[in-house]
Amino acid sequence: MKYTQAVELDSVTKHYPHGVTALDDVTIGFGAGTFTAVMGPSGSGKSTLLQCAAGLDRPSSGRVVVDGRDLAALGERKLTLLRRDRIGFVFQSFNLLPSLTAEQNVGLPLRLAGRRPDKEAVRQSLAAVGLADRAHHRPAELSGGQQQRVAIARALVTRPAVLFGDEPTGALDAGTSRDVLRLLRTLVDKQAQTIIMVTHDPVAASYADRVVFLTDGRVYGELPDPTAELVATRMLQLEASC
Ligand SMILES: Nc1ncnc2c1ncn2[C@@H]1O[C@H](COP(=O)(O)OP(=O)(O)OP(=O)(O)O)[C@@H](O)[C@H]1O
Repeated sequence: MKYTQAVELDSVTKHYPHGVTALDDVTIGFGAGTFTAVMGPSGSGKSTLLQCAAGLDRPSSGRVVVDGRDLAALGERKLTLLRRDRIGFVFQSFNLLPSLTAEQNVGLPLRLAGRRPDKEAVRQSLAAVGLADRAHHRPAELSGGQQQRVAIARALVTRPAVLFGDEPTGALDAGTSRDVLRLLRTLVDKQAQTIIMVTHDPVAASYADRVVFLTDGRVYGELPDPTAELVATRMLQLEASC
């Protein structure tokens, strides 16, 4: 079987004003159907990596390829379409619209794309996150974990090539967080979804297939088949070396 990369970064550097180099010559691939956690000390470039890989920000130099397309070759309009159709994003805050039901929130990306929400796609997305029976509930009528599940269903409704998570369990308690992580793991195992997740939590990272460690904008190393203990030890070493 051909091994395909859902996302590739090739010598990506990102400078910000005042001499900040947030990413420094990063080359890394994220295989289709794999789950990667990105970790590193505060300011090591995790969010910048996610922003560049998701086409939300342009690197200063280097190449980003998502779903086989070189982002630098896309104008703003085509990049917006790629982000809308091929990339899903979940954040720490769920960002659901309070006046809309779960079903309407999930259908929103399709509506924004000018399409009539495909009822079957919305139903399947809600079922995939275990909320088929909550379709008519509004966010205030759902628990924090359920709200994050709706946000995940919304991110999946366009069947994106890659789902990015920026601390997706950061606002949840340990038990609820575990449920959401199990869901992400199931999406990878059962639907071959590609997931790239930034986290500070070694337990969250242990649900991934591998952990990529960043420090000072560079890839410091990787850990395949991570356990929470191994990740925590690596993070301590990394922080001590900074
Ligand atoms: N818009 C910006 N303008 C200037 N500097 C920035 C900007 N965004 C990030 N930086 C700087 O780039 C570096 C990397 O930031 P980034 O947010 O990617 O780190 P991070 O690893 O996600 O940090 P944290 O874990 O604290 O969220 C930091 O030094 C930060 O101050």
